[in-house]
Amino acid sequence: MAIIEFPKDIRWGAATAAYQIEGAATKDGRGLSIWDTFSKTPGKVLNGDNGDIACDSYHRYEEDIELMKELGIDIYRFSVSWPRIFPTGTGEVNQSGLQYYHDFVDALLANGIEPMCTLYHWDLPQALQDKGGWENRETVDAFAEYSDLMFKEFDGKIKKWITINEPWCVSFLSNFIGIHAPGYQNLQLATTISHHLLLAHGKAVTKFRESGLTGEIGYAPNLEWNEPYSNKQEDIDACNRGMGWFIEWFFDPVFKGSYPQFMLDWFEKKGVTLSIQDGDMAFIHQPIDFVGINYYTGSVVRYKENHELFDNEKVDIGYEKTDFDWNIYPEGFYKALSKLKDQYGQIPIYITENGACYNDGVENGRVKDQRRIDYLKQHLTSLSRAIDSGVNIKGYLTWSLLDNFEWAEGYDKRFGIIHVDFNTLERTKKDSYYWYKQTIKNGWFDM
Ligand SMILES: OC[C@@H]1[C@@H](O)[C@H](O)[C@@H](O)c2[nH]c(CCc3ccccc3)c[n+]21
Repeated sequence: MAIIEFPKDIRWGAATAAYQIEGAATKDGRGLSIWDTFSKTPGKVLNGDNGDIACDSYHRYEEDIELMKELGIDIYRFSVSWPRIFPTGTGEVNQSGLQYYHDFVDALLANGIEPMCTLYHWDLPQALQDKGGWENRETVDAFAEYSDLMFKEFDGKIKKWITINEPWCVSFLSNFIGIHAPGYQNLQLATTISHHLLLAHGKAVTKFRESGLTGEIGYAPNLEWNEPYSNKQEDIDACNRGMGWFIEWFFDPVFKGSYPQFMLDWFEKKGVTLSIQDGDMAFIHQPIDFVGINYYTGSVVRYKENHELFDNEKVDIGYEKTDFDWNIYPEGFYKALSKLKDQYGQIPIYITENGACYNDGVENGRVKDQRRIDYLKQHLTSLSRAIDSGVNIKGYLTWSLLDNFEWAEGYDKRFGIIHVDFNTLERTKKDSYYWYKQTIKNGWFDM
């Protein structure tokens, strides 16, 4: 097979998120989040799982950092639990929460691992949800206040900030499709929220710039690649609407200063309007230092009249699938990254999430997750192709370091390169951990 090689200066990392790994849900003054509420609402999460304990990383982060150090990563993406800092979302600060993240970040730095901090990875303080959540513009200002405090508190320690993880998930998956917290199914609500999330991102960037602190700031949208089933214009248009929901809707406002007209027109046909206040787009459109890209899968899409939101349907043409039933579509990774370069120029890109769900268990102290190794090889090959094509890739962070709480799927779906036994909390390095370790050490792998 072929040797796939990477630039010597590429950053190699791994990613997690607070609610998915920390546990200690009521420890040291943490307030409730919408995921505490949602996961305890019967029927919302598979097997009634919740994040009360998760990987217990709140207490076990030194062990996790040892595993990161042995892995050889030089950057680690984690998220801060907003309700650990502001138990009611605003107002009084929980000093124990701040101290926890100081201890954690200090331990990362002491081990030569750079912290990349996501400020919002879905765990909105329940107290803010009780006042309308992201539909309420006051939540935007609360996020700016929370972000500003974090920037100043961690000045000199954290130099890579991500404002919002996956605004598409926070808005549409959670308020239109409805499978994530808070679980509404209202297109107008979801679209309004998508604007407030981008505004929250923009206001946090403004706070960061005004603070004069050193560091870089960006956001982390998720995208999937849609390929038209045929070259019929109706299939191409249907495909572009589907992808426009992930790409143009969340990239154009930030990089071009306006929402894509073809999407605005489509939403208007659906009776959805966007109320943009004076000054909103100026906040959203201001320059950022990088964009985090979360890529997992893609689909073949064709036109289907009056079907779902975009008059389109995914066509299963037999792609291999992960244990989450997601298509394995590495070419889509290359095509999506190329599209971003063509449409938005040379913005520095960190792959802030890429990985696969495979539920292989521990047998005699070993986890033989060859399918995850194959997935990573295929997608890193696509990444190498994008780099060779001039896409400005700065780093790759695999999702995830640990098996963890996979939202509506609970602990049933495993994305980690480290296995976690959720009864004993024992960590076991999977075969993919050793493969990734060797790839990081070499800077290349043999396809
Ligand atoms: O599902 C795997 C990971 C989650 O564990 C991360 O928290 C989240 O950032 C993330 N985003 C995506 C792609 C969007 C998506 C998430 C969940 C369900 C369907 C699509 C996959 N993942």
